[in-house]
Amino acid sequence: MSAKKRTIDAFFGVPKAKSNVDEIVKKARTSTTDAIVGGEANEDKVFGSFDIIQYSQHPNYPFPIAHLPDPLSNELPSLPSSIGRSMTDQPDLDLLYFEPYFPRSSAKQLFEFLRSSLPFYRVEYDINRGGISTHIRTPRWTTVFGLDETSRFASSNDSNDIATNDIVDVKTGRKVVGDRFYDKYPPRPIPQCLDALRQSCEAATGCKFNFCLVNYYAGGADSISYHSDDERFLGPLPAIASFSLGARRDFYMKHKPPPKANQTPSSAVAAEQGDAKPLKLPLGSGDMILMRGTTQANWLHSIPKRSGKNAEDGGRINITFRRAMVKAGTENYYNYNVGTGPVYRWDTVNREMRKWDKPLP
Ligand SMILES: O=C(O)CCC(=O)C(=O)O
Ligand SMILES: [Fe+2]
Repeated sequence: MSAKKRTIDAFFGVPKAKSNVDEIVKKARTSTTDAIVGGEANEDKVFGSFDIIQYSQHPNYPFPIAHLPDPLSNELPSLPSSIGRSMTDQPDLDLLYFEPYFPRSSAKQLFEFLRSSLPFYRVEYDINRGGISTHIRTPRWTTVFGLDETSRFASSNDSNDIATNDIVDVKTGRKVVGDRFYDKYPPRPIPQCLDALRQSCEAATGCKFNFCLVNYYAGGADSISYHSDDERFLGPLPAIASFSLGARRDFYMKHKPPPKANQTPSSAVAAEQGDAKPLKLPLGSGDMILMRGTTQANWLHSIPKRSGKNAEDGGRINITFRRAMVKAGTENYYNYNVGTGPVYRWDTVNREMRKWDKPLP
């Protein structure tokens, strides 16, 4: 096993200690990834030297989340590894396609690292349409981190009456208390491993992001149906950066039925006449697609299910960075991507998501 591989393997676990944010934890270097069972280092397999691993910690995380392994962090300054290709050849479409953003080998490592380091959820909820209630089971694993533009997580620079984990109003600098939008789903800061990627993405696109949504498609049966990310809380003309890691999956896009607000009269006519052709982008590991401008207002996108020989693909992670402008956005994202059900964590031995039971104090 190469030194580089061993360093990444050493991240497949969590520390037993749980206290301050970004606590430095000494973790035994183990001989193989499998030596770490269910997130606990198996200390029987220690053979000597120690890696210093840092973790992002927060009371609203179900467990500490490892920082990005050094070999991946060291690559960030050289990203994106290709120039973004602009795709604006269809009515209302404005895409910037990095093919890839991450070199394929590091994309695979990032996929493995994130799958085993992040908490995931299988969210269920009810929708009510026309008086009929339907129970929805989200057909993929999800998780989310971030806080809308009106607030921020406290820092050590804040005044003494503000605790490290409080949420602070951006305008007044005062602690946000008893806000109905934050009470049901306590927001979580973007952990270092995803925040490093956010920063790279902001530098590459010139956009600002405060939310990170993660989807894990375990196989072909997992999917996302046609939708657009055009919620009002994202403001007009939202930019959404979308990373693909792991298995290749088709990303379908089609123009919304005309006419709609934000369409120019000529583009509405063009769409009606069938000038806007559906797109199929076979997103590969490491690719990033930025959807911006009038795209969300006018186009729908989806990842359809795959069956037959394409169903077992080893899994795919999608990361989107977005910018929510108001508190309602925060509540919406936690409601649909974390919810109130159990938390799951990837089991590196059994190679499946397992319910995560909070260790006893
Ligand atoms: O997995 C993908 O590429 C798309 C995900 C997506 O559209 C979303 O989370 O809104
Ligand atoms: Fe989307």
